[in-house]
Amino acid sequence: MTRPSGSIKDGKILLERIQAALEEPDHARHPLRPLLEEVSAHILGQNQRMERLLRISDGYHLLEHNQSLTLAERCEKQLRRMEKLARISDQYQRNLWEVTETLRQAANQDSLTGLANRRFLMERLKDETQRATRKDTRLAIALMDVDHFKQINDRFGHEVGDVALCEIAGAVRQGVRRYDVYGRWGGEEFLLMLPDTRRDEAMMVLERIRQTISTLTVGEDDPIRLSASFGVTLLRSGEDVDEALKRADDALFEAKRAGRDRVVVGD
Ligand SMILES: Nc1nc2c(ncn2[C@@H]2O[C@H](COP(=O)(O)OP(=O)(O)OP(=O)(O)O)[C@@H](O)[C@H]2O)c(=O)[nH]1
Repeated sequence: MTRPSGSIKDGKILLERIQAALEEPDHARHPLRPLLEEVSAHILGQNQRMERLLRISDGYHLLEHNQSLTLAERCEKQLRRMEKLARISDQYQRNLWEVTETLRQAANQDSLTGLANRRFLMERLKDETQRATRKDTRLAIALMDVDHFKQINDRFGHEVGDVALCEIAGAVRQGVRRYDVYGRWGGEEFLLMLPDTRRDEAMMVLERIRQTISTLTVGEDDPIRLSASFGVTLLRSGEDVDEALKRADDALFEAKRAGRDRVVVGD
């Protein structure tokens, strides 16, 4: 006789065998028949109970699986969305920074020459003056004006005049030191601030720029040699910057009056 293992399948086989035995006409009056019927009903009940339990258990497993899967998927999706947002936010911040930087530069830069503009120079004049006063150091302030510039425009046209201004700006840029502040003051006039600079050092820097400009020419036929005049002064202790600027301007006027293409110091 085979020994049932206890699985539902085995239970079903046993039940089928009992039912087959009960259906045998020879067993109709067998004394063990009521007991066998009872066993058969019991096995049937047990099998049905087990199948029900298994169905419920499988259902829970499936539910749990689906739920955990959905949650994982949801997390994954959320993460991807956050990464995308972070990327957009990074890009947005970079763009914002670039726009701000462009605006800041545009606000402080002369569009023709690329040098600092008057607005920027005014701010720096205030800062440099305060710094020189606070630290009790020298500050040289110089104004430079291109000579006979009207002639250049008149003879070659405004566009050629613009090119000449750019070349002059290049000469200024080349001639200054790393910590000097300079820019276009307006029209054909430029301003330079030379911090921590003695009178003779200021003269040296400005002479260098003057000489470079004097090597430049403008116009193809019958070119004109460029030149510029300079007025420079040293900021006096406790002095207002406007007074120093006035002195530099007077010195520039003197340089023009004395024949141009020179540096004059206003003491
Ligand atoms: N091409 C050009 N010309 C300019 C610019 N800004 C100012 N100017 C011209 O510069 C000329 C300055 O002329 P003036 O002030 O008479 O002086 P100047 O001819 O240089 O003579 P001095 O300063 O006395 O040597 C004017 O004709 C202005 O139109 C500019 O951005 N581009």
